[in-house]
Amino acid sequence: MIEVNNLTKYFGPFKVLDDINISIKPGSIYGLLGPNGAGKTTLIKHLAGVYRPDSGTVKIIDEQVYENPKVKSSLIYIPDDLYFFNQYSIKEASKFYARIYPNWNQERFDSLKEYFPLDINNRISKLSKGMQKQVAFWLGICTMPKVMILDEPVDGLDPVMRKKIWNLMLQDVSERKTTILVSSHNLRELEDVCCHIGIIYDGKMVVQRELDNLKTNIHKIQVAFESDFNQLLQGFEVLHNSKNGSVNTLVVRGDKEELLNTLKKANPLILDVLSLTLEEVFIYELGGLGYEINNVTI
Ligand SMILES: Nc1ncnc2c1ncn2[C@@H]1O[C@H](COP(=O)(O)OP(=O)(O)OP(=O)(O)O)[C@@H](O)[C@H]1O
Repeated sequence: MIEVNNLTKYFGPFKVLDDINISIKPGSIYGLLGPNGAGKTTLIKHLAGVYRPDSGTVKIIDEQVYENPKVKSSLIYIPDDLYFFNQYSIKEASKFYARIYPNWNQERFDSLKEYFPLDINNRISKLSKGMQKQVAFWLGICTMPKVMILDEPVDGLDPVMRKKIWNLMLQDVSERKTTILVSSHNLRELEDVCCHIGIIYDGKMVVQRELDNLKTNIHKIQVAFESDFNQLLQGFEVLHNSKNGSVNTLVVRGDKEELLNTLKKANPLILDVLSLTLEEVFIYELGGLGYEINNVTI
């Protein structure tokens, strides 16, 4: 459904995207992560057809996106910085969308009036940032998109509205096989909804895996030994090792069984495997690439 092959982009002499490859199947949600300035928005703007690739291809439903109105009519792009025609009310904007998008669903728009606590006669420019985001989703979802490209989608929404909007999108993913690519710094939220995760760093795609697999190579373990045990960890890539009283918290990359067997041989007083959050995986994957994580504690 979404295919990016060898995408490279320069801004002047600066290579902002470097040989990016992504493949996303219909009916899945792909989470795009990365530190500030990594290139997420630039990548997203290629997917939305805003930027032309310098080299490589960006295809949605087997067609190049750039300058392709047919593809653009089946996708919705909700950027971080929303833009609406200033004078439009919600009702006028819905009429505009109905003219532009061939699959506009008026019935859905009308039924969602109950869902969004907004007066459709209000001018969009007079609404708060969070209310404008609600309008963007309301209108967007009524175009019955095959693909949704979302840049920090729920930023500025209150927790109840965030949940409501995710519910709407998840319903479309399961019932209509809508494909979603979402970029967010809210890893807790992405963890609940994404099946695939890509981490972009310095313009390069450095990690790209199923969410479950992402966690299988890094392990968080609490251990306590009577004597020093650090020599046991030789041969393992220790990403973090902190001590609180007699208990050490380790984050180690490598084979889980091999690591546990090695530690067990030295008769630990405590040996617990803790589950890692997506946030921790993100921090330690990037730490391995030289991103400054020294001040981050777990
Ligand atoms: N129009 C532009 N002209 C020149 N440089 C740009 C332009 N847009 C972005 N950049 C640069 O490209 C790099 C990537 O920016 P981008 O906005 O894609 O990052 P991001 O991952 O979305 O960051 P954030 O998480 O902070 O939103 C940054 O170094 C940025 O300064």
